[in-house]
Amino acid sequence: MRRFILSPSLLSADFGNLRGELEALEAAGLEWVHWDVMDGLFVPNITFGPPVIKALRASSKLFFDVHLMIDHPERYIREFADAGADLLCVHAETGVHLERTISAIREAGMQTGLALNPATPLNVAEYLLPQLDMVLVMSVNPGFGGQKFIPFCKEKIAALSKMIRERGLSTLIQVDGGVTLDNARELSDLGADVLVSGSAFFGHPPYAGRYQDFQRKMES
Ligand SMILES: O=C(CO)[C@@H](O)[C@H](O)COP(=O)(O)O
Ligand SMILES: [Fe+2]
Repeated sequence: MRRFILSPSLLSADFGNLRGELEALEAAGLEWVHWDVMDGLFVPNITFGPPVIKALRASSKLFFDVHLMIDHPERYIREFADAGADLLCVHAETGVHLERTISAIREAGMQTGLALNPATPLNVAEYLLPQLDMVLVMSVNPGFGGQKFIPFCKEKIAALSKMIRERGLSTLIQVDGGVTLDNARELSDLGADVLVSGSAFFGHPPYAGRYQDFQRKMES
């Protein structure tokens, strides 16, 4: 079985009970949780920011996988580090000085991630790969949960996997958007290490059972 991490996206969780949701994920055996931070500019939606993450950090041992969908993310690196983010992922489309931003994330003590919109070519990530712990391949246009997986992203995952292997790197590939029980195994076989799931996870309690459903798909 390939290495497989499931990172449930809180975008589909109960915002009125985030502490309870985090506790339930931990009790169900999950190790990661995916925070979708949206600013109403880079994407049309608005969610939460560093104060909310900070307020919940002390009560959770989960790995906080933070997906920033905000313009000029370099302005907030220190705030997210102080809030307790473990990995900070910025969008390639939000910055012209990406190397500086990625270096600043590392210097702030967090793991580094670079997210690519579906139409953004992989070569944007090429020279940064040695500095990246993770590349996030968006498989829907960011902003909302519950959208359909864009089929050409499969080719992109496979190409990225090849690029990482050829360079002898261990950069993780995360796939985010439209991940379901039906495509999880195929995405893993193509090279995905971390699958984000929002609507296909939170819509189907209990969480331990849903997590096992995903794990069984990987074993079959
Ligand atoms: O970053 C995003 C959306 O912009 C995602 O993390 C979604 O929250 C995934 O939701 P589903 O497609 O799994 O419902
Ligand atoms: Fe996300």
